[in-house]
Amino acid sequence: QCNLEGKWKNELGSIMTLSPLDKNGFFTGTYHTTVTANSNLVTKESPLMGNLNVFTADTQQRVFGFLVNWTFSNSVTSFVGQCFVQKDGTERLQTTWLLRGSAATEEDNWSQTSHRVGTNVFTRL
Ligand SMILES: CN1C(=O)N(C)[C@H]2CS[C@@H](CCCCC(=O)O)[C@H]21
Repeated sequence: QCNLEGKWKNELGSIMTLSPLDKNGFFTGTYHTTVTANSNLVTKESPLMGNLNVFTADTQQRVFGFLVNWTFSNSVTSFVGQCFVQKDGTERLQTTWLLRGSAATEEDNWSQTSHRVGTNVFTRL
């Protein structure tokens, strides 16, 4: 259980498709969203790459991280999280994310208003 490979959805309607993981826990994938912080037309999928920490043999105690490189805006979002198996066998990815937009100048960097942070749960599609 909690093999990350496959299709996941979140409450915002985003669809995430993750590749098989290699022996080091590396994976790639795509992220499709209909929700965006800017008005750009959102029709393309965005690539992601990430790692599952394989330190522990207990697959339900493993943590992961991945980065989505948005194809329709000048921004990236990093996610960190852990997979949990419910009593009924369904899996949930509890994540925290950080969205980074671009600052015009270094002076603006500290005030970059499009830093957004949040939490988000994914379930299998
Ligand atoms: C759709 N989303 C989603 O499924 N989230 C968990 C949050 C964190 S990434 C953000 C979308 C950012 C799109 C790129 C941009 O607006 O700059 C939002």
